[in-house]
Amino acid sequence: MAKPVSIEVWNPSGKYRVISTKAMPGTRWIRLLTDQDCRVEICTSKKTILSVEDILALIGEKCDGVIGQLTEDWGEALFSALSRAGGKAFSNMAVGYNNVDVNAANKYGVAVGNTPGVLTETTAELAASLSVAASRRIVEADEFMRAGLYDGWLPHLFVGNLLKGQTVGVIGAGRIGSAYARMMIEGFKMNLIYYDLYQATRLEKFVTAYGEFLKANGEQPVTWKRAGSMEEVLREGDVISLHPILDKTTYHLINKERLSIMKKEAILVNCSRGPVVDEVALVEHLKENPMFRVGLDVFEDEPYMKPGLADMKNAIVVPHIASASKWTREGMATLAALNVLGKIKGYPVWSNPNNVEPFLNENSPPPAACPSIVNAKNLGLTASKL
Ligand SMILES: NC(=O)c1ccc[n+]([C@@H]2O[C@H](COP(=O)([O-])OP(=O)(O)OC[C@H]3O[C@@H](n4cnc5c(N)ncnc54)[C@H](O)[C@@H]3O)[C@@H](O)[C@H]2O)c1
Ligand SMILES: O=C(O)[C@H](O)CO
Repeated sequence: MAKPVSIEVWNPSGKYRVISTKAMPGTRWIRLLTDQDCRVEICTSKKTILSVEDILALIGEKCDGVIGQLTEDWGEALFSALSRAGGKAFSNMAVGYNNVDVNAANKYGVAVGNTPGVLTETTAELAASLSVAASRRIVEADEFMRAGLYDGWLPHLFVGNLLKGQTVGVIGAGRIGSAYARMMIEGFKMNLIYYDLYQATRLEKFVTAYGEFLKANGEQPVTWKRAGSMEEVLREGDVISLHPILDKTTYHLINKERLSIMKKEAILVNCSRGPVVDEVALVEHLKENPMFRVGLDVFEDEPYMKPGLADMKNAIVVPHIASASKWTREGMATLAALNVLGKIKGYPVWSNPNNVEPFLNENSPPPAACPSIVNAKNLGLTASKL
């Protein structure tokens, strides 16, 4: 029997019992629930990652919905328990939901929410930050200064790569991949090559228009190319950023063989999911290619890094902070809460997960809809006409 987990309670007499496995930024998400007669229980355990047993203890005998985290194992055990407790609403506080067994949720009729759109620019900005930091060796130079090693300007000191006119590669040109591509193209006048299962028509049109603007102003136009294979991106890219979902087709997408065809001085950035990269192979590649650099926000065995990675000077590593801007994290909490609330209230599902702005405007009530339910079709949920 799992020992009880500490909680903070809002609106104790609320009709519906909603659990959040973590405290989340802002208070709007709480108010949106309590205003709709929900009792909100926020887990205050100091454990960073809750176990299935911890969450089972939180769910208890009666629970109408849960807001969970990408670090939690949402499968048969938790969805069956939630269903037994009368609950049919779950949301990840994340756009990625590879930690969720959606088939298990379908089996118990539980809606699975996620939080797309609100983190697109924030995540893309961190990928761009890692790209620049790696290309100009900013972290190494910072450590050099703090170590008191600087004794004057030198022609070769921390020489890095110019981005202008170089090729930025994107694997996974969805919301975040396209936003990142635009930042690198419009910000640094890079040329794009991308690989995705689908054509990124809107991105192509933006790059074409920007190229025409530059040409009309006497500058070298930027270009785009849709690669016929991932290998084409890896061969041609100077800076390559990974933005696919994590599923069985993208597990170890970047492996020893694919690393070997990349330019020796290329930069690889990963702000998608750690297992998209074979991290053991990456460490070996970094050891054998000191001019190859990486910027990593996610890791194969989070929260741990594979042996040797922490020692690599040609690696920049940060702890899964790509969506960590105040506006974005508060917005993710709001969307996750509204997914759960919407399912509890029987609201329809918003028709455009790429435009969640109406749910984020603090000056007006959110639409009576669930922002994003990934298994809406499986559950036969109604689509909103708003
Ligand atoms: N590090 C972070 O904090 C952070 C923040 C946000 C999102 N993410 C991750 O980024 C992912 C993408 O988010 P998004 O909002 O851009 O999602 P999205 O669905 O808009 O884009 C994902 C893209 O990946 C493409 N794709 C899928 N399988 C592919 C394959 N085998 N090869 C090439 N492309 C493939 C899809 O076609 C789609 O265009 C999320 O699923 C999540 O795992 C991480
Ligand atoms: O999938 C996501 O949303 C990120 O990994 C967390 O912000």
